[in-house]
Amino acid sequence: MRNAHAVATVRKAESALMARLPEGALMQRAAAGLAAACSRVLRRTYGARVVLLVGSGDNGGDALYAGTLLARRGASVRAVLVGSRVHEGGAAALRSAGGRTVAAPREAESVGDSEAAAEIAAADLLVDGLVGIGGSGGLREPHSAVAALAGAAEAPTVAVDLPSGIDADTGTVDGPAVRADVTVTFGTHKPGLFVDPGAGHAGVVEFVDIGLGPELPGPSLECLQAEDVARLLPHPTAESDKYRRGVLGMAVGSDRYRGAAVLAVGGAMRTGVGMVRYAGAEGVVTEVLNRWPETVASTLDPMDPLGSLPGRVAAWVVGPGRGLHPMAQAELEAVLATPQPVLADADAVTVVSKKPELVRERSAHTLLTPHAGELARLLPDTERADVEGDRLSSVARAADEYGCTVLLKGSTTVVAEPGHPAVANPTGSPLLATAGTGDVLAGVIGAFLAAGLAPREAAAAGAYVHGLAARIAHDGAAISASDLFDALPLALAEIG
Ligand SMILES: NC(=O)C1=CN([C@@H]2O[C@H](COP(=O)(O)OP(=O)(O)OC[C@H]3O[C@@H](n4cnc5c(N)ncnc54)[C@H](OP(=O)(O)O)[C@@H]3O)[C@@H](O)[C@H]2O)[C@@H](O)CC1
Ligand SMILES: Nc1ncnc2c1ncn2[C@@H]1O[C@H](COP(=O)(O)OP(=O)(O)O)[C@@H](O)[C@H]1O
Ligand SMILES: [K+]
Repeated sequence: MRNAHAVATVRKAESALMARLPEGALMQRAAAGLAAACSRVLRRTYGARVVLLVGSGDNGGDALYAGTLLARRGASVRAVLVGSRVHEGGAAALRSAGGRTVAAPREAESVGDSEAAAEIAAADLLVDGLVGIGGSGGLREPHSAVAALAGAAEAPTVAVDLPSGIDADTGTVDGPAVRADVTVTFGTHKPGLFVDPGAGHAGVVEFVDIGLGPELPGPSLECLQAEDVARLLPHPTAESDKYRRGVLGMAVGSDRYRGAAVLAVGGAMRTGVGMVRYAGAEGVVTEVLNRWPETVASTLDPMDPLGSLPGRVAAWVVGPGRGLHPMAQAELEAVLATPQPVLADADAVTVVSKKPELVRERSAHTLLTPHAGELARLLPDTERADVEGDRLSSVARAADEYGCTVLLKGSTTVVAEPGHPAVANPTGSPLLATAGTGDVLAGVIGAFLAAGLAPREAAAAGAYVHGLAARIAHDGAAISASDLFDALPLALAEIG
């Protein structure tokens, strides 16, 4: 598990720890870890040209002390001073180790022709110490111009604590920001390193332990790793039978959207569900049985559709491709009136946004799985762009307002549940941005719910497996939702 804490929490823990340590000790620990990571990226430190991008604060200080260590190992180190001030101790240490400092011009227009620009272009390694957790808002000038030069340079970039220009708490990026190949983060991960667009700027995230752990409370965000998901995955045993493995009720697809039913049922089947009890219109039942003959399918009686919904299920998936007509709404209400966990996706999310009490007043577990547009509908005065701009706060707000688990799909899938840390999925891939993959995801998570996983764990594990399956299915060309069927068992096997 990788844990992340908000900046305010980090600051508190930092001051508690600092009070017990000699001055500067934390920065020396951070700089040692940073220098080691830089050496790994360089492979050969001796003779390498290392350029430090140094802002006013301690983030720049970390870069300067790490540069000092690299200079002592024979690197040629230049520090481009970008801030209104510089960490004096760090700058003096670098100079005494043979490094040089170069001031960046204050005016953005002059940055491109400056000595600093020439150093950046000629570097073998760039170290981004412009701003860390003390940054606020988008990068100002001349930081922004320097970040753009770093982006255009050929050298790899190692970011100090977090890439400058990303918001540490949310991962939002307002204007230009550094794109790092490696981010070396100290004490704990920062939430913005796990959530796009910030996560997409961070590259490989390396953690340096500076002893903050005992001072830190529980995380605000978790990022599951393969071993965490392996612990959650249900495995059949000698005592298993189809009922114990989990029976999933599925009210998905319609005459108009038959594929949604085939995809969602397939997602559950290939995740190892014990049994799917499917209910739908006659034409959809035929399609589902053609593709997945192992489905226990029943045709809804047009005279009594609610009465013909299957009973004896451990969990429900409802909504994908089901439509918004009054009967679909009545069906959703009937499913939500059962005591079983319910995953409500797609059209069902839209119905819930019009009738929030359906979920708010429910005591059994509910998991909503909106994409950004659907989540915007769930929240008052919220547009899709607001959700995309701050995915973490948006999904947490929806979980609080509806009193249930919410999985926000899209670039970085995030799961929120009241009273628990949010979970960010690390395996997501833009390969999944194609019609029908969300239907498959509903089936995958439904299989985990039916097997008895709690909604937060089922959602997080489902997103992990689904993202990994997309990566496995991808052999260089585009993938479509059906490609996930064969990749899901491979993803499950890879996780173990
Ligand atoms: N926590 C820990 O345990 C440890 C933390 N450590 C390290 O300390 C770092 C935090 O250091 P910090 O507090 O000095 O802030 P930091 O990120 O360097 O930036 C502050 C300065 O940046 C500027 N600035 C702000 N916004 C800006 C913008 N949008 N655009 C441009 N400039 C902007 C502003 O400067 P000004 O405008 O005043 O010139 C402000 O004063 C942390 O990330 C980690 O690396 C480690 O050493 C060891 C243990
Ligand atoms: N840019 C992206 N990066 C990563 N995953 C994405 C991206 N765009 C979409 N996805 C994933 O693709 C799936 C799309 O689901 P959804 O929006 O419900 O589509 P559909 O209804 O067509 O199945 C989700 O799992 C979502 O997380
Ligand atoms: K930085």
